[in-house]
Amino acid sequence: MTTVQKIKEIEDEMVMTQKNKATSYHLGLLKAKLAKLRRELIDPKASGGGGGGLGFDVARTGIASVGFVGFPSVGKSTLMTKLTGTYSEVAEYAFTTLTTVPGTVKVHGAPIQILDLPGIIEGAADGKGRGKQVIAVARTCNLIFIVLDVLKPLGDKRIIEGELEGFGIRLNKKPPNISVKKKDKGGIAISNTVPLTNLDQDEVKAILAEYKMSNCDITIREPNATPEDLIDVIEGNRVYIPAIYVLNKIDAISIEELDLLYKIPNSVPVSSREWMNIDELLDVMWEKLNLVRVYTKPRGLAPDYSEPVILRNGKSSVEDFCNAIHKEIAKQLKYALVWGSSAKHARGQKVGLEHILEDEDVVCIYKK
Ligand SMILES: Nc1nc2c(ncn2[C@@H]2O[C@H](COP(=O)(O)OP(=O)(O)OP(=O)(O)O)[C@@H](O)[C@H]2O)c(=O)[nH]1
Ligand SMILES: [K+]
Ligand SMILES: [Mg+2]
Repeated sequence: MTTVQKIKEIEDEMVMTQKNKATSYHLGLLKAKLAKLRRELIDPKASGGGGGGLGFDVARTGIASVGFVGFPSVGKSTLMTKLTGTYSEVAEYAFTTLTTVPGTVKVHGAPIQILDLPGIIEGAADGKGRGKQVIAVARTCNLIFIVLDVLKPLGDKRIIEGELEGFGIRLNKKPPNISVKKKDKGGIAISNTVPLTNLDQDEVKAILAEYKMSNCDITIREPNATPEDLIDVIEGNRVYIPAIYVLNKIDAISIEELDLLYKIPNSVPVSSREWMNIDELLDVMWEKLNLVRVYTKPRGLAPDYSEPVILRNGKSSVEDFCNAIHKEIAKQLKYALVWGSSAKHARGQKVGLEHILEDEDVVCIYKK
């Protein structure tokens, strides 16, 4: 039996098994088995070429990258060409784009790399078409645009999400607040800091048994933790990436239909071809990228608002700011004066290297 067939068999069995107290251990085992089989599928050693592949890896430029994922002919290349001004072939037939096509769009002064990708189809993560290489590129992006055709958005959305999830990508989700500490002896200790609604002890035990973990401390700190969350933490190779559902071709539907589409969370309806609602798309994209603009103020002069230094949220200390300008500056720093939302007072605050900057702060560096 191939890995794909084994996966199918387990999925079928899970559908047939109703969850209750008597079956939860068995279901826990099945879920862990499934995760192990999926790992085999995406592991290049086990299946021959899960990586970028020839022509798929492109030089990374800009402060962050956005990958376009979707079925063929939903309008990915039309959007990419219009956003960046870089040509990517557009045509009515499926699989027009055959490899990664990079371009750049500047948003609020930050150069963002856009990666137009070939269309994928159901079964992509299992090795159909170029799906694996496409998803492998998406795995390395800071944001994913899931581009959907408004005429069939929901079915396509579910399939694409399934493909990305099968490849270890978690969309619009935080890493589970679960810790797993392996020990040499002492058996299994499960503790939860909150009551659990989606995970019981039998499931935890079954999953640990399947992974042959007989000595470990498990601490679960969120009420909605699922068996899948625990497996994700044990497997450890998951990536958590924000995503926007770009509902394209709204020029082809009515206003009433458009109102319904707005109910899909994290979605932005647009028409790439007719350039409709692209401003909202750029706003949501900026928000999801979670970048921090810092304006430099030379001593005695006005801040330079035209060329912000762009930092990532979580890496936006004064030290990160200095390093982004020149690697010697942090060593020479006496203090920095900061204005903006991270500063305590409106007249500015004197801070050191460890101070965390926020979006649109103004910084003046004083050297020793
Ligand atoms: N009505 C309408 N048609 C669009 C829109 N955007 C793209 N199209 C059309 O959809 C078709 C496919 O567009 P592409 O940009 O090639 O789609 P793609 O997703 O890059 O396709 P592949 O590279 O084959 O995966 C073309 O005929 C486009 O003109 C839109 O906003 N509205
Ligand atoms: K096409
Ligand atoms: Mg294309």
